[in-house]
Amino acid sequence: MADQLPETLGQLLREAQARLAAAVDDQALDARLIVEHFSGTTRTQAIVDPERKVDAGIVAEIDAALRRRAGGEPVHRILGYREFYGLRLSLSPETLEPRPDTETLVEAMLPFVRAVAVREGECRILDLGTGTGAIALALLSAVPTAIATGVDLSAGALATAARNAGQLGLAGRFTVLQSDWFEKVSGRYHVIAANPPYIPSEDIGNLQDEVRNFDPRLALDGGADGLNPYRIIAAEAARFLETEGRIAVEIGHTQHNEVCEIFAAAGYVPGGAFRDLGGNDRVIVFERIKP
Ligand SMILES: C[S@@+](CC[C@H](N)C(=O)[O-])C[C@H]1O[C@@H](n2cnc3c(N)ncnc32)[C@H](O)[C@@H]1O
Repeated sequence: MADQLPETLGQLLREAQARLAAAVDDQALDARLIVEHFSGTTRTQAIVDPERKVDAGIVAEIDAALRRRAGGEPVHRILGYREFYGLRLSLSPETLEPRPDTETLVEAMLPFVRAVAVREGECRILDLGTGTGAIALALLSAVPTAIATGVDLSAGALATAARNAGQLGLAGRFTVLQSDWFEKVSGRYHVIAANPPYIPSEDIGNLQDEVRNFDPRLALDGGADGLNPYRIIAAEAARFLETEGRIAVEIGHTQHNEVCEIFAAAGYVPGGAFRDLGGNDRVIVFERIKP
């Protein structure tokens, strides 16, 4: 491995990839993300203009970023953002990195959100444990008459969610609320969505280093059996849900039956279950049992 990185784009990309080869599974992708981000170049420029000169200062930034990546820091933490449902979302130490699996929840709820918005002129969404605002902002970006409240216990996460809403031009339809689940929530919503922490406490130590060391514990730890947040949401949602409303929750891939039982005991039936791209159970949508 050369100590000094080259200063032409094509060679820089090749050397960046070589530096990550021993430490990272998809070194080509991560090298490209890092080089493009810090140099402000595109994939096309690297192909048509590989001799393009990159400033020494930028090469130094790329060097530092590659060292962090080789040391195990997730690439999106280094870049400071991650794409979710086509939206660029800023990250902070207090936010979970939004994952592609969670786009399943957005896809699952979108037809309902659209239908309510057409019928009622608006659709009110409550996103419990909003983190970066990922779920709420994705739904708002797709449905221009939807409005959303993003709830989180973490003030830092809410500041990031609000910043994301501003950067995406969605701040006028997105409100943040610091609350322990429903504690400070008021009003009624057509959709209550949640990707709550659902890892059993004792399994946190076995997670991949990139998750355990960089996603906040508050975003991961679902209590002894991982199901505590579902119990709270199922028990308290009724006061905040419109009569014909829906609750959509992301789940761990082994939790389908337990989560259905928790919601059944609170008066809900599953209206749909959805798998992620890997074929795992990932999202359940509940509606109230009709009297
Ligand atoms: C798994 S993360 C999901 C973040 C985001 N919704 C997403 O899908 O990328 C869970 C979120 O719940 C929040 N959270 C944890 N406990 C909470 C509580 N008691 N009340 C409100 N939010 C909580 C965490 O801070 C975190 O942002």
